Amino acid sequence: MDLFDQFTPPGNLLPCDGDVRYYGVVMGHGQTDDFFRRLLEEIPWAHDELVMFGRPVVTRRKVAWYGDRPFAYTYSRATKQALPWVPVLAELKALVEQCSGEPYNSCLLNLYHSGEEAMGWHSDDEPELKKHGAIASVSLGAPRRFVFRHKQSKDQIKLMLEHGSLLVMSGATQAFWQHSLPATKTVQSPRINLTFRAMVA
Ligand SMILES: O=C(O)CCC(=O)C(=O)O
Ligand SMILES: [Fe+2]
Repeated sequence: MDLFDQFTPPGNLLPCDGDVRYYGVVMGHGQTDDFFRRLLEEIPWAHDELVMFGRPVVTRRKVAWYGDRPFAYTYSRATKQALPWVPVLAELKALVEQCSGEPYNSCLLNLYHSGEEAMGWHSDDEPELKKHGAIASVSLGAPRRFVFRHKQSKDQIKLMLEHGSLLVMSGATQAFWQHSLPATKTVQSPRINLTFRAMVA
């Protein structure tokens, strides 16, 4: 295998209206387990609070929010301030910036304890995010299915997010497509997802 193969961007998974590239596993075997363990141990994981159908809900999955500056995270009911980068996140940020060729200034982390914890249909189109900015999604731990659904045609694109993998969404993706992480009874082990994002400065 050519040493530079891993830096050749893979093809666009979407047939129209956006750009999604799955790079597969972007780190060495020992590195994947090491990142997973460090994130489990070093991140101050906390349950998320959001408003669903007008009622406050505490999610079973846990989250954390980091950034270059104390950006406000408005996804949740209680506004959280981004924490300053720690070494494990700075290393992952450098890796995904190198692979995707895009800069990021913040990161949302999600910890799913088992396949029963999931994330419903949504687009990451908050006004605080740079318009058409790239979002780099790193997955560690249990492999899980991930689905894109076109807002008008309802076309679906499904893929598996593997341990140590990188997925990059950019261009008009968030305007035209939603995505979700479906629940599954067949996964009992935890998974960590990191989405590196570009907030408007
Ligand atoms: O866990 C995932 O793979 C997706 C997370 C996600 O869509 C998000 O944090 O916005
Ligand atoms: Fe998302």
